[in-house]
Amino acid sequence: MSKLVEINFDGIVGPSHNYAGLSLGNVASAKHQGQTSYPRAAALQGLAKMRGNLARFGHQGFLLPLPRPNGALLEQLGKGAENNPAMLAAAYSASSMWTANAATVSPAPDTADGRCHLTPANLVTMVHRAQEWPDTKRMLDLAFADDEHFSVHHPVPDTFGDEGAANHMRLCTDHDQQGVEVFVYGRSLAERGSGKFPARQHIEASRAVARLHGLDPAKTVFIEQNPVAIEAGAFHNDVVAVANGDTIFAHELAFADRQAAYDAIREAFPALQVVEVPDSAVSLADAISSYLFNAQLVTRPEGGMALVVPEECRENARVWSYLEGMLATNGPIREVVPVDVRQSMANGGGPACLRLRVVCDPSKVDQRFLLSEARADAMEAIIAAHWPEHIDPDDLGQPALDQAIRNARFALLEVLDLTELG
Ligand SMILES: NCCC[C@H](NC(=O)CCC(=O)O)C(=O)O
Repeated sequence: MSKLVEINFDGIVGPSHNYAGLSLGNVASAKHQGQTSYPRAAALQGLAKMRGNLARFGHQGFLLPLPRPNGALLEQLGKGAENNPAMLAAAYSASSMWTANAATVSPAPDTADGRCHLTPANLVTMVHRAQEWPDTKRMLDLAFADDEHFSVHHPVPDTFGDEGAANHMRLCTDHDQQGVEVFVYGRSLAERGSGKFPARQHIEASRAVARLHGLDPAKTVFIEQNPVAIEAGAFHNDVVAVANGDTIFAHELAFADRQAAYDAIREAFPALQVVEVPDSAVSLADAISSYLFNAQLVTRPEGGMALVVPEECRENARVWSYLEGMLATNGPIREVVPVDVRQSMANGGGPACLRLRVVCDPSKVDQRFLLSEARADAMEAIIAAHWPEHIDPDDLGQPALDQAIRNARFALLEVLDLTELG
């Protein structure tokens, strides 16, 4: 029996969750700018997803909200920065909930020293995300402190944008076996002078992470994301593709040169199965509004894979009818499980954005970061009692809200016995 299992570490939605439209190129973030957010409902939705996955798949971890508002960021931006709504909102951002961007993870069987390697993402493209990594690293250092089994790196130099696991896929036949790691980088139309949106993942960053993790070059593939997908709003690869086991589930327009991409992956991983969704069945626009590919593709204990998709997929007739047809084909994906993460979705974060996958032996992880029913109950009580019910963008900066947000986070740290992160 394999000792290594996949643990999904979901980001708990922080008490400062708000809609500030901070992410250029993220269509949902722009669309919901200025709306009222519901942090308590958001965190409870995330917790319900975690509970469901724990019951179904057996292992679940979590990462905590980072300290907000971040006064150090406002200080760095100079006195008066708080009068600029975007800068103020950046200091309040709860964006660390999207832990797919916390780090890139290479499990032990893939690495030269046989340890599981994690490199926090520098997230330099957006100021509200670039502030995350020091606190994220502090948490990863704690959760994966056992340095016989884990190695937590520094981020790559910030000249090169790195957005973590959202642009990384691992293929394997079994978690205990060496896998093939696929890094997807972007070169935007904007860089070429004809587009609006930035490419957030640079190939130099992907290559650096692969070197830092000691990956075997014969088992590592670098693929260019389709600039057309970036321009349509796929700001990370996980908006148009997801992998699990021997399978990639992807949109036809996910990669710059699809045939070359699949050929390169097949050369390193001959057993590859591709479930490709044609643009004629689900357009890029439908894929991006429903977040069909921002799904958790998970191997079920009983065999076959489940696709955990946002509820929004059920509301899009073309997407839902594609999924029904796919299930009828008896391919690798046997089940579709819709989950309600609408509060996160409105900022462009679906079920897959909310989790960081770490393949490891769960007994080597700091147990305080692993979910149990009892811990879920304790968290739920804290969220219900302390998370603000709603936040309007105009509320940001009010001393009472500041205090409520700080107290809420601290109450959670206390109940989880993690006050050293305070
Ligand atoms: N992986 C999903 C990430 C979503 C995230 N959204 C945001 O940061 C929106 C924040 C705001 O607009 O308030 C992003 O674009 O990086």
